[in-house]
Amino acid sequence: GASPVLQTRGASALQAGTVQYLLGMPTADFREIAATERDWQLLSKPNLGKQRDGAWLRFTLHNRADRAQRWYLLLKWPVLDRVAVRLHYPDSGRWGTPMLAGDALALSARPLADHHFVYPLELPPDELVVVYMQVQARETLALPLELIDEKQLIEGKLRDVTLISLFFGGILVIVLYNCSLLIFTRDRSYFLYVLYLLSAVFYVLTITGFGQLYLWPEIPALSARFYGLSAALCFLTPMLFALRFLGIRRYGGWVWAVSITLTCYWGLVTLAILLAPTLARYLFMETVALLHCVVTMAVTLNLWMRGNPSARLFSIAWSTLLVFTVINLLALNGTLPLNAWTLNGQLIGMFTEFVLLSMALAERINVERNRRIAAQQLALQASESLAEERALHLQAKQEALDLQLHANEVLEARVFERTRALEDVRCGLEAANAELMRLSTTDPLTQLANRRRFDRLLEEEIRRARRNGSPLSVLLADIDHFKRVNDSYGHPFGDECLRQVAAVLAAHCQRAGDVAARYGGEEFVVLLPGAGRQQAVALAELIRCGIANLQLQHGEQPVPLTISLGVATLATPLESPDELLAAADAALYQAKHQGRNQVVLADDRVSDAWSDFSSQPV
Ligand SMILES: Nc1nc2c(ncn2[C@@H]2O[C@H](COP(=O)(O)OP(=O)(O)OP(=O)(O)O)[C@@H](O)[C@H]2O)c(=O)[nH]1
Repeated sequence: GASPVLQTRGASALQAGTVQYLLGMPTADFREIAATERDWQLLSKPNLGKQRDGAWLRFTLHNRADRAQRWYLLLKWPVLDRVAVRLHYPDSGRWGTPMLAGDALALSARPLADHHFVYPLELPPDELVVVYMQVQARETLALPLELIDEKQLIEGKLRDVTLISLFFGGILVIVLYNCSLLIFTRDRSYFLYVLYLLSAVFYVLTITGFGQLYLWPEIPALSARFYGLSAALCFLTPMLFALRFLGIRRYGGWVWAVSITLTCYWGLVTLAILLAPTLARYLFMETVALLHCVVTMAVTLNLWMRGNPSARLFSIAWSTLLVFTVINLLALNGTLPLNAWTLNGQLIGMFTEFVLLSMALAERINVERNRRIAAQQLALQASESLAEERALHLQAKQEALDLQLHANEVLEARVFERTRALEDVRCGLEAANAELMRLSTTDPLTQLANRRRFDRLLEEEIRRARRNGSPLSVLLADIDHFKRVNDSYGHPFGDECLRQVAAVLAAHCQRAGDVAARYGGEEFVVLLPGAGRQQAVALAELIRCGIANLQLQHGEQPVPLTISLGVATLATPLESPDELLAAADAALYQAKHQGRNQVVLADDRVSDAWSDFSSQPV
């Protein structure tokens, strides 16, 4: 019956037995294996897990056709290190030539140059053939086996090439697109994304076998590590991309811790595979890979829930790949059957993911553009309001300046006004003062100096006379019988008489310093600086005559008026004003006593030094 692990498509004339296996015995040769006593186990699933020493497989084929047939044994997991196949014809005891294929071997060592491991099987008519295989690999012994004829081989290859071309064509478009975005935006996210895409391309080239077929056919020492390397890179680069693209660092907490731990782990694995491949065996890559899928899904979902704008599409994209990766991993460890879907489904998942991630990146451009536009608008508004504020500020400044100018003008005008007013007031005051002074020193009736002024002037002139040794005389005049005038003609007429007498006195005070004053009532006094007794007496006589000659009239009636005069000349330099006036008064008294209307010179009080001034008696 057909083994569950050996696909025979359209093999009408071919009967295949079940596949059996033996573990270990890495150094044995085919003949020893054929002769071994050990029990062969039935291979129930196309995966033996990790076997350090590899494994042996065998199955029988029976060509029931009446002619020889050539079939092909196809191993569709071309990342095994070394797979040797040899046919045994038990009926004749013959052995076929050993055939070798593996990624640890050069392509030229293979019986057929194909992306899968392909072994041509020469099957004679109606003869049993036992196929022995030795499988060795550092990684999981995944064994998706198929028996096909030549037509199917060619068809399969065409199909695979078409599929892979479509895949790479699509990826190429995405790579170029993201490279151009990288160039235009200088955003490191695109670089990391392109790295991820290239890692995926590398991985797909490795697991499909096209890498070894077309790109690295003759470097088996390196190509044996490419499966592990590309797988590790396919975990590392999307992690780097996600850290950058989703800004995971910002979130901190377990999200950040898990992400950075996984990134470091895959970085370490990458280095280990390149530098210490034996060490890589102890890094539990498959387990961590499964864990990685679950944990990163949790991280992106968490970020989505926390409102990360890019996390939604990223989660969806990531999940499409994860589903197929988990399926692939489960198929490789034997939980799921190994078939075209479980083996190549990853390509679909990957492609879908890349398209979705490109959309996420494009969406981000949109988001960022919107954000930039918003920021620009904000900046514009800010600068506008700033300009407005500046204009307002300037206006306020100008207004303040104008106000200040105006205030200055007003102030100046006011100060000017005040100054003028003050000046006016000062002038008024001065005038008033002068008037006051005049009033306070002038007799209002006669407009002669009053007694106060006279006393002051007399004192000054006496002092001057003493200094200069010059003579000084005073005349004291009193209207005769004035009471009678008043009584007869009335007081107003008396006043008029007083004014007339005053006018005569003033008329006779011609020399500088001469002063006529009203001494009180009807009494007048004349100060004559520089005048000796003779001059004084002469002047007194002139005045007396002047008064006597006044022809006063009250109505039709003539009113005769006379005055008496006492003359006193400064007798000694030490004589006081009072003494001088007393002397003049005494002389006046004498004049009254002697009959009035006359001039009397004061008693001879003259000292020797002053005698010459008063030599002439009247
Ligand atoms: N009209 C007028 N009369 C005055 C003024 N001052 C004084 N008299 C008067 O002058 C008179 C002075 O008189 P007496 O001093 O008594 O003497 P008399 O009549 O002048 O006589 P003798 O001086 O002795 O010649 C008084 O009747 C006063 O009222 C004045 O300002 N106006």
